[in-house]
Amino acid sequence: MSNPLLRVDNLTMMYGDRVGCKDVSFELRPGEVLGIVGESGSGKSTLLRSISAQQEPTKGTVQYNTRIDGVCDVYQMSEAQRRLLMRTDWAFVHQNPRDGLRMNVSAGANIGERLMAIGDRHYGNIRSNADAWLGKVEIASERIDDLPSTFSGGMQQRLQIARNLVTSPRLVFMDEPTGGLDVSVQARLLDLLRGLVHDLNLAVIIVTHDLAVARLLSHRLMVMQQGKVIEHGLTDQVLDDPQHPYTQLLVSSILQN
Ligand SMILES: Nc1ncnc2c1ncn2[C@@H]1O[C@H](COP(=O)(O)OP(=O)(O)OP(=O)(O)O)[C@@H](O)[C@H]1O
Repeated sequence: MSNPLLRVDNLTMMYGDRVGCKDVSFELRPGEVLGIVGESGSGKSTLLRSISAQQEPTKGTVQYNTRIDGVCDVYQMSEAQRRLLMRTDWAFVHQNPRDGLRMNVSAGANIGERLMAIGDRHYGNIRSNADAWLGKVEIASERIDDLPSTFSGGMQQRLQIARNLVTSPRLVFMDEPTGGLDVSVQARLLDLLRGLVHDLNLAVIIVTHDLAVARLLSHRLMVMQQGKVIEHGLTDQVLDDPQHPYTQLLVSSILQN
């Protein structure tokens, strides 16, 4: 088995007296997809932000096996090291594409910008790379100079994915990537995501309240309630034979709908 790409130990985030997430530990290997599910307020987003260096936890550690320096504690890195990580080896797909795109620059520039941020200066290469990535996310080349605001919600989300994946990250954080889209658009996006995750061997941590999304994308599932992980296992096992009463309730409420 390969070494873990990410290791989270006893991660706890308190907001004053209120628990955001508590004592979360797990490992993630290259190419592995971990789904985090739970009702609203269970701590999914807090956990995702704390792992992805967006919000320093109250307690616990996040270690990442970097390409250059090997295993590093994400919160002990220099600011420059962390910024580089977030621009290259990590990616973050937000629920709302507006949070992950620059709406006032063209689609091509949205993709090219991530390449320029890591030192690519050759305009021709950047543009052809951006063009290739538009193709991979099923956006026509002729839209390369258009602003994202002229795109549909589904297209914007696909552009956000292209912008994120152009630097060949190894770990992608996704926060409800299909939320807020029509059901048919969701299905197409999920299909695309599943293909990309598989072809690029991406490790993914995906937060979703949609068990169907979790089942389709993730190998393992973590169920959260009141900030704690109450069940963690292979996705099919957790969904087909849930052990915790709360997971049983979650699964049965979906089946009844
Ligand atoms: N910035 C904050 N300040 C204070 N409390 C917060 C903050 N962010 C989250 N919380 C609290 O932490 C707990 C977990 O919230 P969190 O948003 O992580 O849950 P969630 O599972 O992602 O919910 P949702 O699915 O609605 O986004 C909740 O009790 C919430 O009120």
